[in-house]
Amino acid sequence: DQDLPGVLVSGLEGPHGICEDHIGDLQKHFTLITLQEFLENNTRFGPKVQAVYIWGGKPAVTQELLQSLPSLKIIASAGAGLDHLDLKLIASCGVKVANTPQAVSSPTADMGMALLLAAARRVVEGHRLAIAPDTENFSANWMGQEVTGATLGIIGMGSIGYKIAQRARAFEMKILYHNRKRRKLEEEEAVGATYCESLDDLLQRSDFVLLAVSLTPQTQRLIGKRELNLMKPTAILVNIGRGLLVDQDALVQALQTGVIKGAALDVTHPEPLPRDHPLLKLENVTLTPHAGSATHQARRQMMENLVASILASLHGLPIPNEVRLNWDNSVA
Ligand SMILES: O=C(O)C(=O)CO
Repeated sequence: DQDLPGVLVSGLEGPHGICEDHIGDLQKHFTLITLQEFLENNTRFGPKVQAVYIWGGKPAVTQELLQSLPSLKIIASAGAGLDHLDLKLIASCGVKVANTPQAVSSPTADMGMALLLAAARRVVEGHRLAIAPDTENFSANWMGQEVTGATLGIIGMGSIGYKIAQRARAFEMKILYHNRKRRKLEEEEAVGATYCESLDDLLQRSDFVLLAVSLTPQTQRLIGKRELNLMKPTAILVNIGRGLLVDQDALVQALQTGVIKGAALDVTHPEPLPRDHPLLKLENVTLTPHAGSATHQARRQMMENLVASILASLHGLPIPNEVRLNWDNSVA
């Protein structure tokens, strides 16, 4: 229907496509214009685009793209992370931004716990052992780290970090956290979490260090050689945030030389890793393919939230999940 508002999407199929099941739903509300169609004829399609629908960080919103979309009102970005968007540039064009933090927080927290448990109890190695035809050394001397009662250091106590603390509490873990802002006392007490103003202190005391912090210029390479050296040699690093939070070369070295015990990573840099990357060869690494929000329920919820945000912006209504900037361009 040509009268439906035009929404730019990166593609309808292939690796950059949005979830196939959702295309039909989106087409009930919008005329979907793919990046390819737009690039082939931007004078025809540019003025029709009122919203950009970002899935998996794509399409990239550059100054050039913004300039060729004169009717653009909103950028609706799937997920919680906003590191792929230049929020200041977008705001300077009078364009709004919305994301989907509620839809992803529980499944991403679940993934954090899944990775923590998998790495601690060597689930992936165990699977290989269990299916191996050679049963001679079946499970002999094959041990992991105890989770119950261990100390978990959560870096980034936003909604995902907090949900991880709620889950970890059920495992009787001692919970430390480091965050830009301290949480309210009653929120700390509800999950039994102790604030560590010093990141070094958290790193030294934790058996598991879990990254649930947004990627910003301040958090890029937050965990480097120095920080890894502060961690216990028995500690496991879990990253469900962004690959660039960690100096990956330093991590590889720490894992190869026993500076830390292991790592479980839902995110890397780049994604996917090149086939010959050393992280792919280490026994003490557990990887998942940036799948924090990869549940049927979450993906549907994300799409529904984005549709609601786009429709609200086009109708001049308050925008659900609008991302607001502080005076210093940090996210409010
Ligand atoms: O919510 C996000 O930012 C994600 O990365 C989803 O997996």
